[in-house]
Amino acid sequence: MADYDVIIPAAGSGKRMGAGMNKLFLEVNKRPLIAYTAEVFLKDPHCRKVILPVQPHDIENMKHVLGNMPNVEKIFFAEGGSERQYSVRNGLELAEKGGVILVHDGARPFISAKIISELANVAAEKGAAIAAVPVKDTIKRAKNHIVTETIERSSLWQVQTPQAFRAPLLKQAHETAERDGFLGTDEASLVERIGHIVHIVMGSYDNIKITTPEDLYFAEAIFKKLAGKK
Ligand SMILES: Nc1ccn([C@@H]2O[C@H](COP(=O)(O)OP(=O)(O)OP(=O)(O)O)[C@@H](O)[C@H]2O)c(=O)n1
Ligand SMILES: C[C@](O)(CO)[C@H](O)COP(=O)(O)O
Repeated sequence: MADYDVIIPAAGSGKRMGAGMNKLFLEVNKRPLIAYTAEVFLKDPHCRKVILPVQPHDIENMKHVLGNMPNVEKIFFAEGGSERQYSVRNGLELAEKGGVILVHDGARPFISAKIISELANVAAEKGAAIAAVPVKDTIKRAKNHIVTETIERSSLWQVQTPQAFRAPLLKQAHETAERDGFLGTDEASLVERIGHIVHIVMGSYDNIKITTPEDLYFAEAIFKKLAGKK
């Protein structure tokens, strides 16, 4: 099993959630979402550093929420950026220069240790690996609410995080994107554009990203399901 650092971008403003606060402080079963996400990595003996890009106005609350977590000495804070990509870039500054780096959304609290382990191992061997699940709905492209294309579903994947990379590759990808003024919605797109193959590891339909209010209902149900398995 490959050792790794994880960057957990936690510096968003939660516009689509509409909570008027960082959605990572919203609670499921009386516990902030970010505590679930961070705990999985803090408990993993193969995880060396847990790097959290956080906005300055959230840092005291984040320290309060995470202050009593196991292995709290693994936690390092970076400054949040105006975009997710810039938050991750700031986190990269604190990561080890060699080895493997995982990037995992703070807004995905139900990640499993099994998927983390598989991603770290594939990235150590192949350089780049991402969690994804097969698309279940039919996906179409449209313009002005008029369908222009139906995309053949069998080759489509709904991409998640963690996304795992050899550290030098991720650093090169971020530096090239910054030089080119490219803004991607995930790290893999930055790695793809510099020509590196990205491997898919099966994720989980439980590994949802808490984005809009209805996701909180799903989160309650997933929490109950996973708690029932312990
Ligand atoms: N400038 C940003 C934007 C997002 N994130 C983090 O990236 C993850 C995925 O982003 P998203 O779900 O889009 O969160 P928000 O940006 O907060 O949501 P919204 O786009 O609705 O404002 C989240 O854990 C979020 O905290 C970040 O660290 N820095
Ligand atoms: C990285 C990601 O979770 C992969 O699906 C997604 O692109 C993040 O998007 P967001 O708009 O920053 O939440």
